[in-house]
Amino acid sequence: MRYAQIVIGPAGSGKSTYCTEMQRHAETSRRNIHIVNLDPAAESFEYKPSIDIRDLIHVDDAMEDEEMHFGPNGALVFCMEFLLENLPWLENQLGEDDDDYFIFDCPGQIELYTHLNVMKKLLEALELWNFRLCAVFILDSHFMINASSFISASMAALSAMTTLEVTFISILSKIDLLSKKSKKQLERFLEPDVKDICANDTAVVNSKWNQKHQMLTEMIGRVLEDYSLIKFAPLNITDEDNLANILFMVDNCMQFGEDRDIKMAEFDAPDEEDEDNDDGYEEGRG
Ligand SMILES: Nc1nc2c(ncn2[C@@H]2O[C@H](COP(=O)(O)OP(=O)(O)OP(=O)(O)O)[C@@H](O)[C@H]2O)c(=O)[nH]1
Ligand SMILES: [Mg+2]
Repeated sequence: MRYAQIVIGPAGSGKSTYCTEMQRHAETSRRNIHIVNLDPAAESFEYKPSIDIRDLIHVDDAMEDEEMHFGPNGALVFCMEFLLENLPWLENQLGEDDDDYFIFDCPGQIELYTHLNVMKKLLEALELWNFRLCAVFILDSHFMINASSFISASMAALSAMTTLEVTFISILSKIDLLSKKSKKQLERFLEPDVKDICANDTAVVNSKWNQKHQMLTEMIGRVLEDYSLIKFAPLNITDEDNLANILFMVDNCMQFGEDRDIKMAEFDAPDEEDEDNDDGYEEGRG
């Protein structure tokens, strides 16, 4: 079995930073996490990827093609489809070592996760190659400023969750950048009570459109709430305990380490009592 976090979310939400910090944090407990850069348009990031889609195709290759004339977004989708057509390349790059742990740093084009099927197909391939997966949806915590943007961001997360059909964790990033006041407000969004959020929404008070549609925002919010679909975990990259908690949560979702415990249990020397009575039952049973 192998393990992979699939880090997705809107542009600039902090995906690559999450990957860098997770890898660094894991190293402090001597855990080796490989990062795969899946963004063909990436210009720079702080980690050193073990695998880089840009070795296969770069977004400029697609944009500069004289026949295709792609703009940046079309070119990016083209690159992801090109990757799908060249899955043996990725399979080969990933090797086949048991217990390997990867983090995939994905592009920020939200349509890849909400309605196109490119990512879904990629995840299916990974599952076929014996990967256990957890999608990590990163959302900038500055979305918390008002109810309507929080709810539309939650809808995007929900859409990705239903499209990708793998275990899913949503994270609010850049907590270290929030003011004291915003940090206080954060709690409202971690265990959201939609009615309360909407009632205190300054954007609703200030905009005619929002006043008119407040009821709709509230109803959509209530659906999300009723089905416990909006649960976000806060991420503060300056807090090692926080990083440890998030890694623990994601590991749990993938049952990382559980198989290893089973393997170790198999190698435990049997008790003497058990040797005498090796039918697997305690005395007096059966
Ligand atoms: N202080 C702080 N800055 C952050 C954090 N996460 C991201 N940033 C900054 O936000 C900007 C965007 O972060 P990235 O990690 O590149 O975001 P991304 O989601 O990978 O962006 P794309 O790949 O372009 O979609 C960078 O300038 C980061 O340094 C965070 O948790 N704290
Ligand atoms: Mg990035």
